[in-house]
Amino acid sequence: MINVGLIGYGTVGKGVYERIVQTKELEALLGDSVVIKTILVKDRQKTRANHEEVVVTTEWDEFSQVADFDVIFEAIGGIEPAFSYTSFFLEKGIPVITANKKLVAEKGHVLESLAKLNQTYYGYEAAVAGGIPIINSLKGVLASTSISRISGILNGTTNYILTEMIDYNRSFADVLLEAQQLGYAETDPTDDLDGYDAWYKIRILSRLCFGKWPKEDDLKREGISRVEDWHVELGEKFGFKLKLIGEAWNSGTEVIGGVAPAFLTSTEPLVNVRGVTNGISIEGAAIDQLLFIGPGAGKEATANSMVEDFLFYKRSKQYERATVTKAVEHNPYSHVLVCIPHAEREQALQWVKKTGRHVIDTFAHHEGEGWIISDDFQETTPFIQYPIYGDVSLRKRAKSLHSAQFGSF
Ligand SMILES: NC(=O)C1=CN([C@@H]2O[C@H](COP(=O)(O)OP(=O)(O)OC[C@H]3O[C@@H](n4cnc5c(N)ncnc54)[C@H](OP(=O)(O)O)[C@@H]3O)[C@@H](O)[C@H]2O)C=CC1
Ligand SMILES: N[C@@H](CC=O)C(=O)O
Repeated sequence: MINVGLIGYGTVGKGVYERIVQTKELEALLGDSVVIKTILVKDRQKTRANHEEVVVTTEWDEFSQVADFDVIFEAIGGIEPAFSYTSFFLEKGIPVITANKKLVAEKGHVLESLAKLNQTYYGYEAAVAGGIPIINSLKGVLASTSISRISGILNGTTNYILTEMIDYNRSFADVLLEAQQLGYAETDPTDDLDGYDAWYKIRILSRLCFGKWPKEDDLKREGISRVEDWHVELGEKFGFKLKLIGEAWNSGTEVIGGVAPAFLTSTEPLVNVRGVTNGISIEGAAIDQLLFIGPGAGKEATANSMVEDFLFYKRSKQYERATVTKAVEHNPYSHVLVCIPHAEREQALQWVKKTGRHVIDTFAHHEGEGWIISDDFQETTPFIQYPIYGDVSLRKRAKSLHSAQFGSF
């Protein structure tokens, strides 16, 4: 019998419980019965469904004294007490499977070492992109494949919000509430909105692709809070879609990247990744580009990843990736869309002249102007700017108001 300990019984924890109880194929594949006997939660006052034969406790001492756990599924979130609980079991040589991307990004280097030292497993497939099996693809079937860049839409909540607001004209507050009710958002949704969630995920992916845990400052972070409706509308005029993009690449000397809102042109494969769906692209000399698209959050998808992660551990003899990476050959984007409020237009014109930037197209909105600028310098502008990924020459042609000032487009 495989004795499972479950820490957390919210959206993901319940999903893991149901997935294990309902999937008889799991037992067939493992050749053993799988039983959840003990669940650790926090709130004594919460009314919970009563499952026969399962002890639900709020007491760590009671939970941790169960001597014969074969695996722990951790789905509580945050650093503490999750870090202490995880360390406790790894030190005993008991594998821990987690969905907690914050803990993995911040303490993964310690916990992975602890797992190795105690000849056990710290599995975090579910911590990145919910239901997409990206982690164990990188560790398993792509373990020796050189990767130069990884990028994608890594947060289901913000992608859901952007899709519903832009495509269905719904209000931000309404859609956020719905994302919370559907179990997509973090306990504190500013983790999603300010880009922390996607930032934890790109840090984890970067570690796998490029061989070492990035330091906090290595990858930048920006969420969707400075995005204004008119920025999105300007992008749409050119046929671009706004997405929160996480990316990391090997520049030859270092790993750089981060999380920021960006526009995708119609030629970008992830442009139609909508709603809670996530999309990940990995690039490398041998694979050119591989795409992974699937549910980025939610009970069933995330629980499925956690259970498959346990199976991956049980069935794999080797679950480490080789450090194989080559530098990217060119910058991932060559143009930015700069959004200039009317009051800053003169200043923007001076800046373009002074820096010799090439404005290739413009569009006017009643709140300001959008200028597509070639970005050979890869430096930030003094104005709000969004990278544009994809082939800008295939943009929708906006009727320029300023060709006399910038030359013909
Ligand atoms: N929701 C999603 O779609 C996804 C979530 N994740 C990650 O999974 C983790 C869990 O998320 P989710 O299920 O949505 O969160 P929920 O808020 O729905 O559930 C959290 C659960 O953890 C329990 N808990 C919280 N603190 C403690 C503690 N100190 N001791 C014991 N139990 C505790 C809560 O107990 P109680 O019931 O008593 O309140 C609750 O059962 C997070 O790390 C999240 O980032 C990852 C991928 C997708
Ligand atoms: N809050 C996260 C949940 C999954 O990781 C998201 O919205 O992607």
